[in-house]
Amino acid sequence: MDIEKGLLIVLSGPSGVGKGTVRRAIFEDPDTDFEYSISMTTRNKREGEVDGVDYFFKSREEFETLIEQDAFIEYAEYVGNYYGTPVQYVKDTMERGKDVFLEIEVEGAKQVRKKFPEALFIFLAPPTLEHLEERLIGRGTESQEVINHRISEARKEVEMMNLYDYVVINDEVMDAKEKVQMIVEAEHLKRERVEARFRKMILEAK
Ligand SMILES: Nc1ncnc2c1ncn2[C@@H]1O[C@H](COP(=O)(O)OP(=O)(O)OP(=O)(O)O)[C@@H](O)[C@H]1O
Ligand SMILES: Nc1nc2c(ncn2[C@@H]2O[C@H](COP(=O)(O)O)[C@@H](O)[C@H]2O)c(=O)[nH]1
Repeated sequence: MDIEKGLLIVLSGPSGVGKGTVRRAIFEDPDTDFEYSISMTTRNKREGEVDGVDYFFKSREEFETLIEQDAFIEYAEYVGNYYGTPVQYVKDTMERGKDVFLEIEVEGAKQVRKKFPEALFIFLAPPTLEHLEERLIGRGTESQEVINHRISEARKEVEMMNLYDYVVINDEVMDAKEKVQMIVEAEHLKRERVEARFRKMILEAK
C-alpha cells in the first residue's frame, strides 16, 4: 500500500489513560489539519455512542469476514472484543496528502509499526496506574470485572512504552493535547528538512 503522501500518526496507550479525551481536544482545535480514522469494533455501543462517529459497530461474524477480506491495516482482540483500523479510509486519505490519526491499543500499534515503520508513534501514559484505575472507574462505562481486566492489560502495556517514538504523560488534558500537536509539527519539519537535503544531494550529483 502506498501511503507515502501523508503522515500516519498513532496515539496509543492503556485503556482509560485519556486517549479519546486528548484526541477530541485535538480535533476541536480549528488549527488541526489531520483526519481521524474511525475504527471498527464488535464491542457493544455505550450510552451516547453513535455508529459511524465513535466506531463502526459490527457483529463478530461481520468483523471476521472483514479480516478474511484483508480489510484492516491492523486489528486486535482486546478484552473480549475485536477492534480494527479500516484500510480503505486510511489509504484514500493519505493518498490525498492528509495526515491520518489512529487511536488504538498497544497490540494494534505493534502491527502498524511492522507494516509502516515510518509512521509516528506516540504513547500516552498515565501519571500512575492508580490514576488510570480512578479514570476508568470515574468514566463509569465498564463493570468492575472489565475494569480489572483492562488494568491487568495496562500493566503489560506500559512496559511497551519504550518502543514508541515519544511518550506523553496525560496529567492535564490541554498540556497533553499541545504536546501531541507539537510532536506532529516537529515531525513534519524534520521530514521536510530531510527531503530538502536529499533533493539538494541529487541536484549536486547531477
Ligand atoms: N488528564 C486527565 N485528568 C483527569 N481525568 C482525565 C484526564 N484525561 C482523561 N480523563 C478522564 O479519564 C476517563 C478516561 O478517558 P478516555 O475515555 O479518554 O480514555 P481512553 O484512553 O480513550 O480509554 P479507552 O482506551 O478505554 O477508550 C474519562 O472519564 C476522562 O474524562
Ligand atoms: N488495535 C486497535 N485498538 C483500537 C482500535 N480502536 C480503538 N482501539 C482501542 O481499544 C481499546 C478499548 O476501546 P474502548 O472504546 O472499548 O474503550 C482502547 O485502548 C482503544 O484505543 C483499533 O482500530 N485497533
